[in-house]
Amino acid sequence: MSRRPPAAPDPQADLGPSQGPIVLIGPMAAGKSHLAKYMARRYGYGYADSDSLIVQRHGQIPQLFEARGEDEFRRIEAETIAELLEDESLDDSILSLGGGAPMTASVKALLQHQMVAYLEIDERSVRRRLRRAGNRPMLKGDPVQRWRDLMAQRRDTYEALADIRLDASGNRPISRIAEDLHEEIQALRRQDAG
Ligand SMILES: Nc1ncnc2c1ncn2[C@@H]1O[C@H](COP(=O)(O)OP(=O)(O)O)[C@@H](O)[C@H]1O
Ligand SMILES: O=C(O)C1=C[C@@H](OP(=O)(O)O)[C@@H](O)[C@H](O)C1
Ligand SMILES: [Mg+2]
Repeated sequence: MSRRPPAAPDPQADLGPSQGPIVLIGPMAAGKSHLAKYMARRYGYGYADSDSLIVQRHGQIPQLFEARGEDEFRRIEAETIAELLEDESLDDSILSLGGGAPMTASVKALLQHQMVAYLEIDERSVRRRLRRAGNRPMLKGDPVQRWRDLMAQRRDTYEALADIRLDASGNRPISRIAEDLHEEIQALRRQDAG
């Protein structure tokens, strides 16, 4: 197992033993940010999103790409994620990352020690969402073609890191995806604790 060893079980904790945040990865527009927020509302997990923190500190992502370039965005992104993963107040939280984050070597290495959930979605299901992709500089030009190309580059990494796989295709309601994630987290924690 690549995850860090389990902490001692805490009988008081509804969500099982603490192990750092559960990290959501997957392609752009799969619904990672939406799912992380929903998990907080529906099940009481803590919540964080690396892109939101980047925006708070550095401004909107398209402007950041424009002014400082993708390499600098990736550096800031990796630094932000490392900081979030060290934050003990985010144990039992759901942490949503940007779609490209796991492609940075230092992020990938950190994720090998976390519980990682991969939110999968097919092109057909994501297409409509990509029309409103104006705030995603990586999709500039032909958004659907760009999404397809990036997915081809990233799929193996997503799959290799995943402890949990979640299906968001076919417009599955967020409540169903969230229920799957909650159950999978609990099952993995029982397994780690036992
Ligand atoms: N299960 C879902 N059903 C319908 N719309 C969704 C669902 N998940 C996400 N969305 C919508 O899709 C868009 C992209 O979601 P977002 O959470 O920003 O994706 P990501 O963080 O993976 O890029 C948002 O407008 C969001 O409200
Ligand atoms: O896939 C990518 O390279 C990116 C995904 C975005 O996040 P979402 O996956 O939440 O859209 C955001 O980090 C940035 O626009 C770059
Ligand atoms: Mg997001």
